[in-house]
Amino acid sequence: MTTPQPRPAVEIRDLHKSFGPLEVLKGIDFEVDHGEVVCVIGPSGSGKSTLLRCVNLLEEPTAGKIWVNGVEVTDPDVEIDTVRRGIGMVFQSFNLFPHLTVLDNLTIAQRRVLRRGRGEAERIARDNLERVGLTDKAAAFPAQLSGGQQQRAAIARSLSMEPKLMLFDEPTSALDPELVGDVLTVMRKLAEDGMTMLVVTHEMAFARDVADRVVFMDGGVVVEQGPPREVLGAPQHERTRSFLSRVLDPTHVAQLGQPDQAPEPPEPPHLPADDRHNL
Ligand SMILES: Nc1ncnc2c1ncn2[C@@H]1O[C@H](COP(=O)(O)OP(=O)(O)OP(=O)(O)O)[C@@H](O)[C@H]1O
Repeated sequence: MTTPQPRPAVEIRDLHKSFGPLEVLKGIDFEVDHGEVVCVIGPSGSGKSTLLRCVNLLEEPTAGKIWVNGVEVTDPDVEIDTVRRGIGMVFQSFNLFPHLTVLDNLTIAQRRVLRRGRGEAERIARDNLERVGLTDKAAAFPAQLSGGQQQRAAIARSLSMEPKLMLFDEPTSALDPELVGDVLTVMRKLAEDGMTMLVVTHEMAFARDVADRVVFMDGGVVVEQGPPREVLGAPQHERTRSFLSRVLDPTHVAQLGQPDQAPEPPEPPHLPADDRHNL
């Protein structure tokens, strides 16, 4: 007898999504395995955010099916709030409560949704603040943090709910360039810790260095997917090549395809280094 294989962390089958007459997703299929990091790249308007938002039903698919950790979230009988508890989502904007301290931002959902006591919620929150390099910011208010620190606090808030899957929707695109590195370093550490991650990003170096698989979307379909070195370094489709030629300089594209000549990733910045951005 064969043991049944565990279902992937995310399975997306023939997913369609329209907004009125606009068909944004035109039949998407792919999976994310447990512990896998999948980066979704593609031109603006190709449907990347809509795809991500369908995974936790922030958008309701028009057709198709999605399973998260074996539960079909598109089944109308499934209690979506229960499924969402296992999914962390980090957006472009941080959405921290401005009137609460960082610590309280991290404990409020734990206490209200997971019914954790204050002591346990604070312990978990402080562990996660340490994980993102913000131990010393527990008592600060969001306005006293840099954008990068606020995004790291938002990641720590998601992690405090102990999700099995993390969704990132362009988490660095609202940040000043000098703050991007620290957020990517936190995400890289999460990946190394084995977190399952589905990441919509324009950060090609992150996709190259951290993703197990890259999914290239254009016009509401998956044009190609595979290991970063294949999709970014030796794309099979003209649409992928055309996109990459617009977002990467030619030297970079050539290097992506040649492991021996691939540039060393930049030294990750030390996490607390952006304290100079404190207001
Ligand atoms: N709630 C909505 N109502 C109507 N149209 C929408 C809605 N959300 C997204 N769209 C449209 O769907 C298309 C895809 O948007 P989406 O945000 O998914 O693209 P994207 O690939 O993430 O783009 P970007 O890289 O610019 O964020 C766009 O034409 C957008 O205007």
